[in-house]
Parts: sequence; structure tokens; C-alpha cells
Amino acid sequence: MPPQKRHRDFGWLFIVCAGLLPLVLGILCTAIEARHTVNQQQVSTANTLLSQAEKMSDSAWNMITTLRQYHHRACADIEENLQRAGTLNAYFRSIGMLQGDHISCSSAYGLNHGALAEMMLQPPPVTGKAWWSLSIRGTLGVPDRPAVIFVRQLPDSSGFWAVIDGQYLMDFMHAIGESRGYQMTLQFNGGAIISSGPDEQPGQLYLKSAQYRAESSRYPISVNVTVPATELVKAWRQALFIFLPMAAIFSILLMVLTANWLRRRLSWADEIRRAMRNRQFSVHYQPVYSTDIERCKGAEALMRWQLPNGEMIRPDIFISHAESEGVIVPLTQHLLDLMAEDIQSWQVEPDFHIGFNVAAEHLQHPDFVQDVMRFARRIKDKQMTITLELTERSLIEDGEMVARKLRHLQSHGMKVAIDDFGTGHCALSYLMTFPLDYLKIDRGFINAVEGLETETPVLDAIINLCHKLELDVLGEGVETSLQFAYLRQRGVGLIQGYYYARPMDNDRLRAWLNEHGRKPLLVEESHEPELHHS
Ligand SMILES: Nc1nc2c(ncn2[C@@H]2O[C@@H]3COP(=O)(O)O[C@H]4[C@@H](O)[C@H](n5cnc6c(=O)[nH]c(N)nc65)O[C@@H]4COP(=O)(O)O[C@H]3[C@H]2O)c(=O)[nH]1
Repeated sequence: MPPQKRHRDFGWLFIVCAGLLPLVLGILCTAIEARHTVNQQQVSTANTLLSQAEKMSDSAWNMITTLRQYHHRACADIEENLQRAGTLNAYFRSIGMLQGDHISCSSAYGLNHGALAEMMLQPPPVTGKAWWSLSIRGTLGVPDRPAVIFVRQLPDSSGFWAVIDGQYLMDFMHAIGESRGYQMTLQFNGGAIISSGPDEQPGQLYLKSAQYRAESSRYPISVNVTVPATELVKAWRQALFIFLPMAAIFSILLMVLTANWLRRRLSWADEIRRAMRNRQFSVHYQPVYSTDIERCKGAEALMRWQLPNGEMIRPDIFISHAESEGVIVPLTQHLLDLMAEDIQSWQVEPDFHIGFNVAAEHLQHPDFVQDVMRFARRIKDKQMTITLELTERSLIEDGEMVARKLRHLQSHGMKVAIDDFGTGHCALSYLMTFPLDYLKIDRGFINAVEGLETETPVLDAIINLCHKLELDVLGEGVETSLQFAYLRQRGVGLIQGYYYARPMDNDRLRAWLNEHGRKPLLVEESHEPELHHS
């Protein structure tokens, strides 16, 4: 698990939020969409009602125009005609003629019916206009059912009138609004309200009922359509029913994408890159002893990663992740930069060996030679010998090209070593193919040493092989005086291990080199398996 991930494992919070996002957005969007749909239906309902009211007004005014043919005629003569016209035309409750404020003739009552105000159950409006209409709560004959009266007054104070029964309008409103629970009202010239539908209901949660008012451009008619909150909620629920399965799919998709993104974000590769930027890597150096010149001959660079909280990540762990996640090349370039910085402060003899591990991928990389050459240039004035420590595995691919690169670097004075020799499960033919300078025998073979005179066949065979191939040989992981003495006795020229010195940081290395670097290693005679404490 990448180090950062272990410390702030809040990924699940991101995933939950990502899952909730489409749902929350969906709920909001469907609420807006439901309101929009309801609003459109409301506008269309209001317009339909308005156009029906206009159509009725047209009928009423046409009827009044027809009545003009009876002008100046006695009521007794025309009463029958009025009755026929009133009955045979749709919508009308009654029609008739006026004389001043009095009704002079009516399709419903013939001659005797009194004042217009009596029939309307209210005084006629003072409009100052020859044409007017008004919605009224009832008429003398039908007092509890609304109606609309249309009046045309002539200059000689006579006139004509028509009353449309409000029931037609109420039925129409009912037909177009009942299924949606609309509450509708209609007014002619600000008169009595003709209404249909349920009374206004209290809002649901934060949803309030929606009102829409429309006015006719031809007549003084206004309509109001109110959609109750319950209808809005119903429309919202319907939209949710369609949308929710989609939102659920989006949720799952987004959660999977977020999880993938988090995994990528918290990958080792990202953490390693971040650690390089934050200079969390440093280099430790483990001195190498030469049994020939009896002093320190060089050092191997080993990378260290320390987190801000002081915790160390083991190199074998982060190196293998860097290799598998494709960041070993930048990491090794970073190592070379750090080494070059450290080495500026060293005071070592010419030909002091500085070795570092080269990963297989870096060896195949087009920048490899250039990276190493740049490092060599940076430490040129120290006249050190650079040793490239390769694993057997890294020689398997692109052998020809790798051999060419190694020869090129050797021509600039560098050495090539095989690290952990004997553990790579490789055919030994590469020993003939590649330009090698020395082998580093893996710690596993050295651990097998039991006594100075006892044979350790595999180790002995490896050492003999090196001698036969005229390769230098280095014993790795030497922890005891017995192992040290054994290797020295069999002509192993270079020794590395805790017995001589542990890996140390740059400051400690400089101090160590000053104090111990030029001294021969005094081997305890007892050959007890104890660590040398330097
Ligand atoms: N038990 C025991 N261990 C000893 C003794 N002497 C040295 N060692 C350890 O053995 C390892 C030697 O390095 P390696 O074989 O290249 O093995 C290295 C190498 O494969 C890799 N590594 C470390 N630094 C780098 C680097 O900068 N680049 C690359 N590519 N790999 C690196 O990580 C591995 C482990 O590195 P370290 O933990 O530093 O472990 C080091 C060192 O501390 C000893 O006497 N006894």
C-alpha cells in the first residue's frame, strides 16, 4: 500500500460523494424539470380557457348584432323570436332589449321584468362605454349560478343584452383542469369570479402551488390557473421514476471511475514522484573493502526514502514498485543527481569506486547512456571509477544493444558488475557475451560458510569461475570475521557487508572515510560470528 494512502485513507468519502452526486443533481434537475413541465401545461390550459371565453363572447356579441333587427319593434311582436333565438343558440340563459335602465323585452320573461339591476342582482357598472360585459354571480331567475352579461346601448337610450350561463364555462374549466387538479378562475371586466376545481391547498415541504394569470387581448377577460403543490410533487415523482434508474447507473459508473482515479492517484508511482519533488529520498553509502590494498576501495550507493513523519520505506519495496509502475528511470536519474550533490563534498583517492544499482528498464531506456555520462561529467574532478551494478535479469533482453551501451561506458573508464550473482536463474552464457568487470556474490552463498577449512562447494565454484574468467569478485553481505577470512583466503578481492561497515548517510560516510577509510581491517582471530563494530 503506498505510504500516503496508509495515512489518509479517506478515499471512501470521495467514492460516496461521487455516488451521491448524480442522485442529488438528479433530484434537483427533476424538480426543476417537473416545475417547467407543469408550467407549460398551465400556460396551455389558461390559453385554452381564454380562447373558449373569447369564443363565447364572440357568440354573445354576434347575438346582440342580430337583435338589432328588432329595434323599435314591440316586445309582443318579437318575444317569440327572442325565445327561439335564445333557445336555439348555445350558451345563452336569456337575451333581450333595454330601454334606459329597464328591460323592455326578455326571451325568458317577455314584457314584465323590471330594471336591469334587478336582473343582474347588482347595479350595472358605470363604464361610459356603449359596449360592456361583466361576469355576475347570478341572475334573478338563477341567483346561485354565475353568468356573464353582455350589453350594447344605443344613443337613443335603447339597447340589447345577452346573458351567457356560467355553467358552460364552469363545465369547460372542469373538463380541462380536473384531471390535473387545477384550480381555475375566470373574470369578465373584474366582475364576479367564475371558478372551478379544488380550493387552494397548503404547500408541500418547500414546494408552493404555482399560479399563472393570462389576459385576453380582445376582451376584458382574465383567467387564473393554479396548480396545487400536490400536483407538482406528483409530476416530480413521475420524472424521478424515469430518471432514477439512469441516475443509479451514473452513480455506479462515477463511483467506479472515482475508485480507479483514487487508486491511480494514490499509486506508488504518484507517491514516488511526489517524494522526489519533496526531496524525501536520500542516498546511503556502504563502504567496500579491498583485501589487496587493505583499505576502503569504494562504496555502493543505496537509496533511502524517509517520510515526513520519520518512517522509512524499505528500498526493496519501493524499488520493486518503482520498477513495476514505470518510475524506476526517473527515480534512478534522481539518485544520480543526489549522488552527484553528495560526492562534491568527498575527499577520496583517485580510482575510488562508486557503485549504484541499474534497473533493467533503465538499461534498455534510450536515455541510459546519456544519464550515466552526465553523472560522470558532474563528478569528473574526483577521478572516481563508476561501477554499474546490473542484475542478471537485466541482461536477458536486447543483449546486443545492452552490450554496445556497456562497452561504450567502459570505454569511458566505467566498470560493470553483476549484482546478486547466482540468484538470477540465468544461463551463464552471458558471462561470455557481456563485457563484465566483476561479480558480486549474493549474500545467500556467503551465509553458507561454516568454517575456514570446511568446503562450501557452490561458493567455491563461483569464486573459481571468477578467477578463471579473470573477473574481479566481491563478496556481499559479509557479517562475520569467519566469512571475511574465508573469502580472503580464497582470493576474493572485494568485501562488502556489515562486518566491515553498514550503509551510512553522506555526513557519516565522510567522517567514517576520514577515520577508517585508509586503515586495514583487523580481523578477530576467534572467527566468531560477530559483527565488527566500527
Ligand atoms: N543482512 C545483511 N544485509 C546487508 C549486509 N551488507 C549490506 N546489506 C544490504 O544488502 C543490500 C545490498 O544491496 P543490493 O543487493 O543491491 O539490494 C538492494 C537493491 O536491489 C535495491 N536498491 C537499493 N537502493 C537502490 C537503488 O538506488 N537503485 C536500485 N535500482 N535498487 C536499489 O534494494 C535492495 C536492498 O537494499 P538495502 O535494503 O539497502 O540493502 C542493501 C544493504 O543494506 C549484511 O552484511 N547483512
